[in-house]
Amino acid sequence: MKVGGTHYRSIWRDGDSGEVRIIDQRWLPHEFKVVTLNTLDEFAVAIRDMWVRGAPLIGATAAYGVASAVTRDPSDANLAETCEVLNATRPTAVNLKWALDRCKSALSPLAIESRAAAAWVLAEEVVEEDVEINRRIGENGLALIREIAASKPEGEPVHLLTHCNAGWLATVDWGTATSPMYHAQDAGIPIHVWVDETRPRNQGALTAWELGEAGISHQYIVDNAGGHLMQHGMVDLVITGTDRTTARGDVCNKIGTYLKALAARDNKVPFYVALPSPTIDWSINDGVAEIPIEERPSREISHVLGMTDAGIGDVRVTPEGAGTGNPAFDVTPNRLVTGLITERGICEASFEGLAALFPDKAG
Ligand SMILES: CSC[C@@H](O)[C@@H](O)C(=O)COP(=O)(O)O
Repeated sequence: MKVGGTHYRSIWRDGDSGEVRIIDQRWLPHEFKVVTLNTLDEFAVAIRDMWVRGAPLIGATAAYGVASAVTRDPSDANLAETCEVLNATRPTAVNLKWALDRCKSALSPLAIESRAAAAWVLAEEVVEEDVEINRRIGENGLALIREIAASKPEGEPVHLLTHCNAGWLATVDWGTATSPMYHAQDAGIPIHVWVDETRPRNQGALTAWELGEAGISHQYIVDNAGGHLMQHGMVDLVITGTDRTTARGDVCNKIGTYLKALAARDNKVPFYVALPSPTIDWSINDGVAEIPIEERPSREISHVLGMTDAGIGDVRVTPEGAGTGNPAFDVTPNRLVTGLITERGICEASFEGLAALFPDKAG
């Protein structure tokens, strides 16, 4: 998508140097910085410390990380170690394991000398597939927005609410939850987006920055505002992303998503989840019992990063030494999800719904 009128992806391989570049998301929306990842340690730190984040982008970064590592050393031992190190960076988004398993099973049978070239081809495949998946999610989700727009007086915007950043910064391009919004804008359908702040990492600021760059009407709200807005008829549709979706359609996403789904159910607001198929974990059913929830550092809770008079910096908001808890994700059970927007169409959040769209993967 566009930054200051120039098209960017969140990650790419530089055509001249062959190096992998990312937008370092730690500094957004205050500063736009592009950095290069070279060593395995740099790839691992970038994922763990959230220079890159969002389930699909984590997967794409891992695929590039493997390509970069096997270029230096294509041995079995290095391939195994690279996958192990990268897989340990973040536990919840299944796209990471999905990308690493794909790399391992494609590269392991190859002769050592052909692994590097094959790994770069594979990484580009993961990246291009992600862009196409998200574009299609946008086309499919557009139908929902179009239907709501048709029920409103001419020119009245469709009000959407989204949580976290499931935008193009969380994927390679388009985003998942935001792709239908960009498609609505392209189709000339007026929309307005309520953007949840999403404490503690404030991914809502990334979403607001993205939407601002695209000229989409939006307002940044605190996480606790959503229920109130829904009670007052100010939200027509909720669309969030997901980091892992179980075979029966339970959805694990950024902490606070579950509360939005509860409020949506109580207020009869449709609650949809935009779902690229690599985010489906077909091996599990019960998301609450089976998905590992990442616990992140205490400092993310005790301190808030922002623009100060002296530049970007953080300030402590808790009493010194206060105990904190920082579960980064929660699970929304399938019964609270109106539907899943996938690259193959929209389905009910159930095994039957997902299996009907993905009979080749449901097993
Ligand atoms: C298309 S991204 C879907 C999810 O990955 C997104 O909603 C999310 O929860 C991201 O969490 P993050 O901790 O920022 O990586």
